[in-house]
Amino acid sequence: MLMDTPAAQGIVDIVAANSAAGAPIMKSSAALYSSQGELDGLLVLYSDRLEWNELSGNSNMLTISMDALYGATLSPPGKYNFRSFEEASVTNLGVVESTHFTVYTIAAQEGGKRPLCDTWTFKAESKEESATWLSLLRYAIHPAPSRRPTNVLVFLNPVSGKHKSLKLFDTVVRPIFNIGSTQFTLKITESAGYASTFVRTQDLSEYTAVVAVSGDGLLYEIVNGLLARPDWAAHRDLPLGVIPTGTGNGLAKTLDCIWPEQAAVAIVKAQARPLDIMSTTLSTGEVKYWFLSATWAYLADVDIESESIRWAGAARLDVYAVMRLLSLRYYGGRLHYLPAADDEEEAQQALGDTGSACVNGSGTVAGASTAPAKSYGAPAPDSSALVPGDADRTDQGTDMPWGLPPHSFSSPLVRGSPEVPSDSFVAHTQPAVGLHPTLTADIQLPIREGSLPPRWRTIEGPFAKFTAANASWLSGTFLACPMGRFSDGAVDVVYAGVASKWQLLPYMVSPTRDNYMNSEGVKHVRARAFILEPTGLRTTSRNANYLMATQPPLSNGAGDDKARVGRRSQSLSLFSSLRAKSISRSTSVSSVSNSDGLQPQAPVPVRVRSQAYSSYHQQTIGRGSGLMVQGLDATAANDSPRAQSTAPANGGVALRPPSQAAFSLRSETALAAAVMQDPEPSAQPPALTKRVSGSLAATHEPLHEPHTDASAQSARETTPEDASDNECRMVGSDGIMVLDGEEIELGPIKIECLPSLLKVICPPWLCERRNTQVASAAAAAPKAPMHIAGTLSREGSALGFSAA
Ligand SMILES: Nc1ncnc2c1ncn2[C@@H]1O[C@H](COP(=O)(O)OP(=O)(O)OP(=O)(O)O)[C@@H](O)[C@H]1O
Repeated sequence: MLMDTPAAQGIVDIVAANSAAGAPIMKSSAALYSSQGELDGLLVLYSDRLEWNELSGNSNMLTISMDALYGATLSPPGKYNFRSFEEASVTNLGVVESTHFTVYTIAAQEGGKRPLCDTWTFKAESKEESATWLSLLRYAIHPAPSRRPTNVLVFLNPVSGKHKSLKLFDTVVRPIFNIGSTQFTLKITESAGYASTFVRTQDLSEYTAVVAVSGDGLLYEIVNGLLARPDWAAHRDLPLGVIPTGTGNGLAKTLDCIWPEQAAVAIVKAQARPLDIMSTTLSTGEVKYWFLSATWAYLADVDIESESIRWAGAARLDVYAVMRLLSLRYYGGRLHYLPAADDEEEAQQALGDTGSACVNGSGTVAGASTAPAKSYGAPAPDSSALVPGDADRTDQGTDMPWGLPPHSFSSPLVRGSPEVPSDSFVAHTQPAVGLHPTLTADIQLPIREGSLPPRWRTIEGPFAKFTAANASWLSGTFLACPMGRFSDGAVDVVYAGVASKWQLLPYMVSPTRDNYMNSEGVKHVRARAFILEPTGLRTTSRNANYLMATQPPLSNGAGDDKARVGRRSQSLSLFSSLRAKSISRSTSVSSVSNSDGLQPQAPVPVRVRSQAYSSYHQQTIGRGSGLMVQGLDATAANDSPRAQSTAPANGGVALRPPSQAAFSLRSETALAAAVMQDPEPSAQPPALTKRVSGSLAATHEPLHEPHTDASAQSARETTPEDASDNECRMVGSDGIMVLDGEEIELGPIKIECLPSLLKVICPPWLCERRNTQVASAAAAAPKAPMHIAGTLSREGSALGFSAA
């Protein structure tokens, strides 16, 4: 019984008329094929679901939500019991007329297990009816032609994750694309940078989406390539997608698409959402864009160090997370941020005024008694439930430091552009939106006292862990920022200050729940923009308070000399304070000059530990850094191309560091040390060809303070364990920050959120959840069913489907 036919009325009219009224769009008798044979029943299509009920009164029924339905094909009579959707696609594609048709579904499983991809074959009363069903079902999947992703540009990284991308693409993605009539152009990346170069230089007008079959790293490459185009603005509506085959897959997890088949269905269904992009200005002036996270300190260390066991897959992160927690490090630094609208309100309440303020790492506002820093202790909502993205864009008032940065003519510095309709897959030919200044353009680095615009806040380090996140998950098992939302116009910074390892444990090792937000030492701020200024000092956990106490003050802007002196004395006092504890391990006294000249100026002796280290970072200082080492023993001299054999009079080691930073050399057997000497804030840090870390300990002792009996006595009281835990090191440059997988040498950086700059492909169930959340907030309509529900006798036994 056919209610109506497209031929008579037109599919669009039927759907429009009936779906508005909540009435069936089409209803006809149709037999369902199962292992029991042909079950006569009634098939009904509604705007949000397909229902089948057995006529015999056996109460077998099937409900398929539209979200779960991703394809429909005709199928040859007699063939219904496909072993897989892949086999069904091969068998059915190309059938031009038949009384039989097959629908393809995906259903979530409990416990995050691999989703069920299934096929359901029906027999209509005639070939015409079958053809009508096919047209209507396909229309239901893609209500408007513009939503059909006609030509998807797919980049596949064959070496991502466990190198199974190609196999996954052929066995899972390709069949789903074929069933869903999604055409694609496949590009297998030949090397790192291939995709970036392609999207930066090639004509993309024929493509309706760009998809990475990879981890997050390849998509990061694509984003940066796309935004480097002179005509980037014309491509803002080109939706980006990811099919997760990498190690981390943080964006896919955040999008509730952690399985490749889910992601492939999302692309077939072609629903896209706005995606905030974070613009990051490095101290070199270079600009990078990221969409997932910027990590520093603990997490960056884990990411980098675990590269050595990449073969372990995602478990490598867990292993190193534990190792790094056991030998926890703190990094000196300062975070300046412009609160997002909702954060700002609470910050104002805590401060009681409207000026900028300073919050230290232990959570107190400097100069404001003991008012607690902003902390999101309450459990965060479901990470996959999105909130509308424009909440933070309503108040970008006149107190922002506007100004045109040098790169504004080639970069997507756009703020506050309206959200493009979420489901639009129209050709990306909109005119370029106007270029706007960045939020942080007028803020010069390093920050001087009083130079921050109003409403900016400052948090003093040290930091054990630092994550700036746009998305909530950084990998499939790593909930790095529960409140991360990819289209809320803000960046969430979650960091760990000084606390015990035990207190930090839930936050540090494989956090999959948001309970760690209650942990002591874990703090969260939401920002529209922030500036991170690392001091370049790193220490182990017992010395964390030294870092806090000796954080160099903000420059007052009166003159660099004063600032330099301040920084120097702070640095020296740091080393002096450490001396008493670690002196027992010192075996020689060295001298450090404070310039590149041959004659030491105001030499500063340092104590050098000669203990051998077996750190995993076997990296030496970059060549050409300007470091001079004199009087090293033969082993140590091997570390430096510029080592000289003349021993200083005191028989120790003389280091001649570059003017701004000082470094430690290390080798298998020996030694080196350095101390910050006469830092020059305006100078660029020396170029390093490699990261310098894991270096030997150094302590400082002013020349006029000879090694006294008292200091020797205090040294003797220090145990070897204390000594190994009392290292305070300079980190090459200022350490490493990881932007969506890319490592950058960290100096002062500025990061700001560019709301809704691009679009990302979401699965329909995520969009549904978003809509549902919005609706329920307004006490609106109840939830629509999301996945297959009901029971069906299949394969000889009753198979249950639980509704999600
Ligand atoms: N053919 C290739 N050979 C080598 N590297 C490639 C190739 N194609 C892409 N890359 C690079 O590999 C890096 C990692 O890619 P991807 O994110 O896909 O994998 P992954 O296993 O998740 O890696 P990670 O965990 O390091 O992020 C990216 O930076 C990308 O530029």
